[in-house]
Amino acid sequence: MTFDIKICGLKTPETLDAAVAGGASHVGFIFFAKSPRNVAPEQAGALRLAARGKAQAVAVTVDADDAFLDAIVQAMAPDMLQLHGKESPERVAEVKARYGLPVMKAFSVSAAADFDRIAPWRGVADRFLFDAKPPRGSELPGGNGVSFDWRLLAGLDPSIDYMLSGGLNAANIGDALRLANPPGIDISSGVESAPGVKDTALIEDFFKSVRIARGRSAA
Ligand SMILES: O=C(O)c1ccccc1N[C@@H]1O[C@H](COP(=O)(O)O)[C@@H](O)[C@H]1O
Repeated sequence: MTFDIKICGLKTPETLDAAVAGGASHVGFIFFAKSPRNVAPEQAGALRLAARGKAQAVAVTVDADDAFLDAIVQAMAPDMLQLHGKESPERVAEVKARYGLPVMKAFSVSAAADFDRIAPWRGVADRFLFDAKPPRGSELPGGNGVSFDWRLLAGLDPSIDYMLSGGLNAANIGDALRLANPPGIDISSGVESAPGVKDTALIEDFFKSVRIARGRSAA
């Protein structure tokens, strides 16, 4: 079974290279003006070239309209769309049909009952992303560096394909993998030296911790 690692919120060639070199299966670009990780579609288009054939490029949007999605898809040709807002099942289906791309739908989680909410999106979204609920007052629906109780995932229907995100870092990824055993993980602020500033050394540390946790050599 494959295990996916997404490094999200990339803005520079150096950090994108570090993500790919470390073994990222996915690299994410944020298209949300309020985020310190926000990039222009053309900027992401230039950056993602270095990942072509090595990692899937994911465009992360929040309740984006067709005009904005058109601009993103045209400028960067993403491999996947991550919808991180309040997109309905109908909107997810519409986006999938319009672009012919797989869609990962994000949900925030704080209790086991939150997993019941995904039922209408099953069979529509290709994959789910489970993130923590944003802290009160945050303007960001994701990228807040907060975690939820990973033990909640242990009882999830194993046929649900998802990535675990929210507050992951080199220090806690071992516990997260042990408790949740997810098919994929997604990290952003945990590999940053300041909001929106990715750090190549932190990216390398993260991959090292993942390898150790998964029982592989840290070298
Ligand atoms: O990162 C952002 O700024 C962001 C903005 C809008 C929607 C989603 C965003 N990020 C997503 O949230 C996860 C978790 O972030 P973190 O590791 O807790 O900082 C991130 O990987 C993105 O998929």
